[in-house]
Amino acid sequence: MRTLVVNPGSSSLKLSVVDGGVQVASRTLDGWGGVPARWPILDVLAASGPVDAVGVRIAHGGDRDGPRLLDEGELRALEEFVPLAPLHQPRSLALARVVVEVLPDVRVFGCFDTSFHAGMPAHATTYPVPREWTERFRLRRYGFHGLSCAYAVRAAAGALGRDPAGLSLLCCHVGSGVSVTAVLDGRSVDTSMGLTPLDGVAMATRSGGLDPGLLLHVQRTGGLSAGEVESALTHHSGLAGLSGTSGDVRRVLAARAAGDEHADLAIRVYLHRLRREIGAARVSLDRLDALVLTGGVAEHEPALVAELLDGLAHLGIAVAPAALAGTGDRVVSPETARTRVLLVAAGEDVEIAHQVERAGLAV
Ligand SMILES: Nc1ncnc2c1ncn2[C@@H]1O[C@H](COP(=O)(O)OP(=O)(O)O)[C@@H](O)[C@H]1O
Ligand SMILES: CC(=O)OP(=O)(O)O
Ligand SMILES: [Mg+2]
Repeated sequence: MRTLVVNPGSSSLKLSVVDGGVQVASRTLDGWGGVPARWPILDVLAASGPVDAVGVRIAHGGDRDGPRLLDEGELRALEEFVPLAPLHQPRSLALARVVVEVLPDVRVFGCFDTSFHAGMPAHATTYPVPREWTERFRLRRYGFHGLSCAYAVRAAAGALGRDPAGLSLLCCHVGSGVSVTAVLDGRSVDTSMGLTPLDGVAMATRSGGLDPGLLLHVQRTGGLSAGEVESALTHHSGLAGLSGTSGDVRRVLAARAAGDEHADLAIRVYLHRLRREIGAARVSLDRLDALVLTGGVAEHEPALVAELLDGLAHLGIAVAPAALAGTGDRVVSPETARTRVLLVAAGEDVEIAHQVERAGLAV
């Protein structure tokens, strides 16, 4: 079965066609501004030939625990989550509508970042706020990057020769968005993102978790509107806000290498926050078989990965420099290390195709 996969991220649009778990065509628009268009879809289809189904990555699926056929009713229902994922949800829904126009006779499925986390225990999904708020505002921690995590767990299991259901892992997706997920016996039991993909680690342009009192303080003393706060935390915080660059790690690292002190502090904050979330997620696991790193930054910036891992020795984590300098999916910890460390190329497309294939058979 050939599946066209549409994966809009916060900094890129990735299109691919996957057949039997293998990518047969792909196009990536780096620095994509979020404007939906037909041409990249037509372009990848021209390279691949006809497809049997489409899978669109949708960040927020609420409590949907698996893919859904994207008819007009479902697309409308998913608009409910636009305010909770303003950087991602509008792009995904707009692209899904373009795909439906381009391929009117092909079934289009939505596959959700949140689904992998749908079974998290109540103590991990519940916010410590008045219970009345939880019901009135339908508050819960959903978590994101679940498609990437689901793939990374399978890839890690393959690399370690283990059954995924028996693996206890920390899965760090380090791309434009960044998150850490605790995976116990193959299932998500806690994750750093919450009701929205703003929580947790500092990201390219997003703040990550903050003292809620900080938000009250800037609103009160600066007279800022909710929209102004949202824009600052979504587009002008994280690496971008700290360094004054676009937030692309490549640019921040270049600025640091040139002696820029703001870029230096930005990287130190970024790594500290990421290590802090890794440490926090560790408490949800009774043992740690492996730390799995995936996403654009993990894949392409080995020196930064080395810097990150340097601060994690207390978790039994160490790095083998020769392995880190290699390419492809690989174990980068020394043979003797208690905890294995793996680098895995993000496989959201393969995971989406896998889910679509199963959903297609079930429809
Ligand atoms: N050689 C590289 N190619 C692409 N991205 C890179 C490279 N080196 C570092 N990166 C970082 O990876 C980020 C993109 O990660 P990715 O997981 O593709 O993001 P997203 O899916 O959120 O758009 C970029 O913002 C950039 O900082
Ligand atoms: C949820 C999220 O942050 O996704 P991305 O990393 O693609 O921006
Ligand atoms: Mg992504």
